[in-house]
Amino acid sequence: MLKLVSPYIKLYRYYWQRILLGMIMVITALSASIFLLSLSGWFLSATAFVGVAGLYTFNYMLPAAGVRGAAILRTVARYFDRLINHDTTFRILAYLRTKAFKHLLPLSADQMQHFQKADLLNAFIADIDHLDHLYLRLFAPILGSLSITLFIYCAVNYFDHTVALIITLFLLATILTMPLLFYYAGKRLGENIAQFKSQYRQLLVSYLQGQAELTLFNAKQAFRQQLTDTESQWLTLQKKQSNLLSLASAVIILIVGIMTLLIIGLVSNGIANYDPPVIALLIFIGLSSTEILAPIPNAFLFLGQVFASAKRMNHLLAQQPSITYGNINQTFTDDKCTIIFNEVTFSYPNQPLSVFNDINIRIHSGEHVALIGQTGCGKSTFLNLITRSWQPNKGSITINNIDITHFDEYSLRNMMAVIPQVIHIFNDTLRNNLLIGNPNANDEQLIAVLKKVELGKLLTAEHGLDLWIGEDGRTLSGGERRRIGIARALLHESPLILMDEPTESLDSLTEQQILAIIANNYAGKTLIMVTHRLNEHALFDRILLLRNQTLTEIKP
Ligand SMILES: Nc1ncnc2c1ncn2[C@@H]1O[C@H](COP(=O)(O)OP(=O)(O)OP(=O)(O)O)[C@@H](O)[C@H]1O
Repeated sequence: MLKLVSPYIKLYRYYWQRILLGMIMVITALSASIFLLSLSGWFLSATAFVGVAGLYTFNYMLPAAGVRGAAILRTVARYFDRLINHDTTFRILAYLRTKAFKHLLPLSADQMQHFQKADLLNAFIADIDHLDHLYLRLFAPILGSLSITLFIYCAVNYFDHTVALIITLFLLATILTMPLLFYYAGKRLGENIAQFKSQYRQLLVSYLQGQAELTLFNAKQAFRQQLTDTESQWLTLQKKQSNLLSLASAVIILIVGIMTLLIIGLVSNGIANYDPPVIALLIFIGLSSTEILAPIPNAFLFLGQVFASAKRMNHLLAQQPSITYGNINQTFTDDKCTIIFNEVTFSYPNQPLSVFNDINIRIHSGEHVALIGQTGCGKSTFLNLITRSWQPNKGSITINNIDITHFDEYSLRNMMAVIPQVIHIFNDTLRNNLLIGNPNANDEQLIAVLKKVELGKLLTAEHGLDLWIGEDGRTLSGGERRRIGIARALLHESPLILMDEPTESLDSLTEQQILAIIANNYAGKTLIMVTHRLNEHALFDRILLLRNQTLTEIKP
């Protein structure tokens, strides 16, 4: 089990100074608390015993100052304990989130398809959050209570060895046995809660993403019911966990009660001849142990959840990118781009049929090629092999006689502009949506390109390039989205352009306009366009038909 969380524990070494400071604050707050309670007990009984006679002889000032000092120290130490320990946890969580994200980015499409979007959301939010229990709820309270036990032993031993031994034995036995007991009692619950939480998130994401379909098909109610059922099962488990937590607190109070009774029995039956205020002091020290023991069951009850989350995170972090890049850093500025497929065979994992079988094709520099074929024959896959979203099982692909696996990722991305089937519009300004194509483009270039793709009308006097588009801004029509995609590709200024059905589902006028934009702007560049319709034959030098896992050329 420790192996599961050891990668996260190892992270603590980077934050050891903060952790040390946090621990000092935990120990100070606990010590001040115990000192406050026992001194108050002693002070009250001492004043009661001296009575009115002690009005002029008893030193009220010193213990009163001690009580006030301990109260102030406890408040200040608690404040800094929360501040430092939570800050440390947030830093660790931020580090973990960044690490997980960096780990995820280079994974191939093949690897990513094993994770649902909601799974990833879970990993980033819930799983990483659960890991904060490790330090905040486990290590800090346990280390704090062990140190305080030692401190109590030394302090009580000054008055009475037997009482010191009893308190220490009770505390140690509780600190060592209760966690195990409540870990096993809460393990199953914790794992199930983590699972239901994750299931609920997945359902919720699907529900929100599929709102339109669910509404149109009147299926909202049934889906909502699934969500409600999952939620109520999750809440039932949480209720059980709360009950277990209450039981744990009750057991702690019972243990402290028994220990205090034992101390009362011992000190009042005269194991030594103590002043009554000292008796009160020892009893109050016993009572204050509740403060030390209270967080212990809490720590272990949630451990099942922590382990379940650690397991999922470990699985995510164990993924190694299956597609790696070479180190050739080359940008082709002269628009020369010849692509060759050599004996390329490809099939998707776990699929019985291959998509391509020993494909050989040379696409010359500056050629405009249409790629046609029936639905599902592999046209998008052909482009995905060039972008290296997928890797051929056999054979190779070269660009300008260099195997594409030898380019570094920056060069590869730089040499091709891709217009995918679905253009993603970010919830951002028009400017930032265009800058994705070329982050160095200036406003004049952006405006010029917008006019080229006939989106000049978006440039209102009021907002200009700062117009907010996407979910919270001006919504774009299908044709306008495609034009944004083309604008990005134009800004990218690469020698190779890959287009996946750029005119799909557009009316014929818009289609003609978009094809004209492509013809006017991509002369001299290598262009491969996946299409179902061949309305604009003049645009293409060659037409390739993909059928039965092979490519054949047909006359335009
Ligand atoms: N990630 C994947 N895992 C398994 N099979 C896949 C995957 N992606 C696509 N396929 C399958 O591979 C085949 C080729 O898919 P591809 O998307 O390349 O076809 P297409 O010709 O572009 O289709 P369309 O014209 O409908 O866009 C299809 O049978 C598809 O179901």
